[in-house]
Order: sequence, then structure tokens, then C-alpha cells
Amino acid sequence: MTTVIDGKKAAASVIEAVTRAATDLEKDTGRRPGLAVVLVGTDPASQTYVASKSRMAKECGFTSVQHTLSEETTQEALMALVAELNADPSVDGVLVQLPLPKHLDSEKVIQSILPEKDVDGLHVVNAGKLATGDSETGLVSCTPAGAMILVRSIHGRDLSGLNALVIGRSNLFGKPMAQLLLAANATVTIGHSRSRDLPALARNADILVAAVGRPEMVKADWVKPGATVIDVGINRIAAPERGEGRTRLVGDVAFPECAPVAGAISPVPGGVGPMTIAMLMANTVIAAYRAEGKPAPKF
Ligand SMILES: Nc1nc2c(c(=O)[nH]1)N[C@@H](CN(C=O)c1ccc(C(=O)N[C@@H](CCC(=O)O)C(=O)O)cc1)CN2
Repeated sequence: MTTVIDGKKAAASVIEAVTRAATDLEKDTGRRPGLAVVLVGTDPASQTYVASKSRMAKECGFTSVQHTLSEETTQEALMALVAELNADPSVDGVLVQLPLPKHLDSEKVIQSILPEKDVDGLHVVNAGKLATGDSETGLVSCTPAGAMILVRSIHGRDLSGLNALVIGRSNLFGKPMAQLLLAANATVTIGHSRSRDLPALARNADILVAAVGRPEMVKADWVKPGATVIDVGINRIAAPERGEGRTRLVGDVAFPECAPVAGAISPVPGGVGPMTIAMLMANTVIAAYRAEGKPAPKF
């Protein structure tokens, strides 16, 4: 029997723990964790994600501020806002929603966030801490941290002897995911568009993680029987069967075909996606504890 991994349930349990931690911090210090979310432009998907983040922050008992800047915002204006948030002691976490409009340099913006407030875990200091195994002072990128909780729900914390393949090498997901799997003792391969034979690499993987942004790329004959498959793709494709102009959401994995082969599989929607926002809340409460000089909770 294949286990369909329930990301909504896993995310709800992280949110419950975050809310408890936020309540304890407020009782102890009189201060709530604070999250600032910055949105530039009017991309509808980004608007939805940012609204969910702000709503979830409030539900967790945080103070939450959303800054919405126009599509024409300059690099200087955006970086001035980040500098203001860096200096604000009531703000523990600063998140700039991605992607930014093309005229803006995302990397410069991300690197201008103070590492201790970088709740997206994308600053080079946090990427470096992850790479060198410093889990005590760094912040880990939200989607890989959430995907790792799903992997742990199947295999536990020690992945010794297991082969893992991460397809995708982005800074936001592929690279940190590979680091997390490695830190848990898996034997890790990163596959990408220039890899010679992705299906063969995939068939060798006990843990197969797909994050390429190509709808249903991973087919059933790529999956090692019994493997754990984690789908990070979020692709909206045409669904004429639902009516003209309608769409549906699919992952990078052909779900119905792959599910019977896999031992466990995360669906899209309802898999890794909900964990992204839950782990953002976890990183914010961790940043708030550290700002107060208190040992941070672990998730
Ligand atoms: N600064 C950041 N920007 C972006 C990130 C990020 O982690 N930090 N990740 C993505 C978007 N994202 C959060 O920002 C995100 C994507 C998907 C989901 C989610 O819950 N998806 C649902 C389906 C939602 C739908 O119906 O459209 C699911 O998979 O079940 C949450 C957050 C890019 N930008």
C-alpha cells in the first residue's frame, strides 16, 4: 500500500507547535514574534501566497505587517524598506516575496536582509551555515525544511544507507534540500537539465525529490518500487475537461501513474506546498526566540 503523505496535516501540527511557542514567548518577554512580508507588484499567485503568509502569522499570534510596493518600485526604494525593517526591533523576520519584477536584482535584495531576520533562509550566511552543519544559529529555507519533515515522517531522522536524488539545483530549493538530506546521512545526487540520464538516476533513488517546474515530468518507470517521492512542483496547466479556459494544479510528478509504484508520495496540491508557509512561521518564531537571547524551539 502506498502512503499518500498529508502535507496539510503535517503543516497543521507545525503551526500548533509554533503557536504554543509564540504564546510562551509573549508570556515570558511580553513581546510577540513579528513578521514583515514585502510584495512588489501585482502577480496574482504572489498576492495569494503573501495574503496566506500574513493571515497565518496572525493566526500564530505574531504581529504581522505587509508592505505592498508598486511594480515600478526601484531597487533603491526596495532596499531602503529592507533596511528600515532590519533596524526595527519589533520585526524578527523579513520576507521578500519572489519572483520580483525583472528590473529588480533579487539577489542584491536578499543579501541585504540581516541574516538573523532572513526567515526565507536564502542569505549566503544561512546557506553557508546549512552547508557547514550549523543548525543552532542558521535559518533553513522554508520549502526544503518542510519537505524534510515529510521525508522524516516516513524514514525517521537517520537516512543512512538510502540513496536520494534531488532533481533541480535552485538556491531556493534544490541546493538546500540536498544539504538537508546529506546532513541526515543520505547518499545524495543532484540531477538537473544537463544530467545525462535522469530516469536512470531516479530509478536508483530510495528518496526522489522533484523540483524542476516541469509538469508531470517524472513518470512511473522513473520510480524505484517502494521509493519515497516528494513532489515540489507547482504547475498550473490547461484542463479543458473542466470547461473552457479552466486550469488545474499538477506537480513535477505524474501522480496517479507513480503512486502505485512508490512506497510513499506527496501529492500536489496538499503535499509540500502547505509546509512552506508553516516553516516560514517556524523560522519567524525561532528568530524571535534568538532575538530575546532564549533557546529556540526545534521543529
Ligand atoms: N520569498 C519566497 N518566495 C517564494 C517562495 C518562498 O518560499 N519564499 N516559494 C514559492 C511560493 N510559495 C511561497 O511563497 C508557496 C507556494 C505554494 C504554496 C502552497 O501551499 N501550495 C498549495 C496549492 C496552492 C494553490 O492552489 O495554488 C499546495 O501545494 O497544496 C505555498 C507557498 C515561490 N515564491
